[in-house]
Amino acid sequence: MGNIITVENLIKRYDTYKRGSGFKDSVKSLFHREKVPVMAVNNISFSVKEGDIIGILGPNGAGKSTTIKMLTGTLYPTDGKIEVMGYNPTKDRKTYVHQIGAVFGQKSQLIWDIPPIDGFRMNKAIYGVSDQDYEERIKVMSKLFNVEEYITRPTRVLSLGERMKCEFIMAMLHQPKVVFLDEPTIGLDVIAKQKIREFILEMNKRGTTFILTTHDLEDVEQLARNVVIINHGEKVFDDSIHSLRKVLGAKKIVELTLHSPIDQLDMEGVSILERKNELSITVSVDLDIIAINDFISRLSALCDFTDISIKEMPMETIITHIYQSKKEK
Ligand SMILES: Nc1ncnc2c1ncn2[C@@H]1O[C@H](COP(=O)(O)OP(=O)(O)OP(=O)(O)O)[C@@H](O)[C@H]1O
Repeated sequence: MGNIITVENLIKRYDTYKRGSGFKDSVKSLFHREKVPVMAVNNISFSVKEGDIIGILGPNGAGKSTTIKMLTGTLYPTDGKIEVMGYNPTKDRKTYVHQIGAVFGQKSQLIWDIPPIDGFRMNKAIYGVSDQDYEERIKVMSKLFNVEEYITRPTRVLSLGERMKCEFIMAMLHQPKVVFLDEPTIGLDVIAKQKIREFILEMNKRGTTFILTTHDLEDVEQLARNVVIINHGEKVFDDSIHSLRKVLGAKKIVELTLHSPIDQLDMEGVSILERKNELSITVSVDLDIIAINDFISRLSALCDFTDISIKEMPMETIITHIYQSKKEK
């Protein structure tokens, strides 16, 4: 299938102004302010195929939200070209917004004091969805999410997970072909995250293309087929999830609280990354060498621990790995 999104040499520069710290400098900066440009997005190009799910990953401040805002037409690029389904998001904004959907984890589309169902009806009218389509879509989506029970309660009494499910329905009632998600699972518990992911996969099967930004590597692993990683506004990786796995290997990070201090962990595929203090250590476990249950049983034989948590590799470590693999090439 062809490209549904093309981004070429995209740039966003924010001009910020330096403020003086002391009284004298503050007064001075009233008359002469020193401009400090921030290159939030610095010459990024990528494309998205119709029917794909693409993950945009990066650490805090990398430029993910800025990119999504430009793609949804809410922010003007400083330079470069964006084309989504043949539209220029900022120039064609009026028609364009009717063709896309957006869910921003930190920003609600629902109205606090009224029930989600009223919001859905409002969007039905705004987007001109027929009665028949509306009934059918509500039926399909509320079945996927099990929301019937609470869509008639005021939004303010809903839990974050319940609200996010309603945000998705709200954003997708007009059946957009392309949906942008900015941190869609932020703050949710494991079960709610899983429900949201299942919903995204199901809607993707039915033909929706998704672009999602996230900090959560698990979101990407479970959803995305292709990944763009940005760091300091620049693209550092653009390939399939399969290639990303090859670069990273299958590593997990394990945080341990020990009963008594240990010098080393003598296990192949396991290395100590950090010692916070003599009783809490962080280790990396290479799952290609040792399975996680083998690791845990051998660890129990080697030492006593009072707590264990298994985590994904942090974004910063992933980026270091990517830079290293580029150098090795
Ligand atoms: N309105 C603004 N004015 C000035 N600088 C900004 C503005 N918005 C964002 N920035 C800066 O641009 C950079 C990219 O920000 P952006 O919000 O796109 O990052 P992000 O990858 O979404 O980060 P996070 O994961 O923390 O949300 C950051 O350095 C940020 O401080």
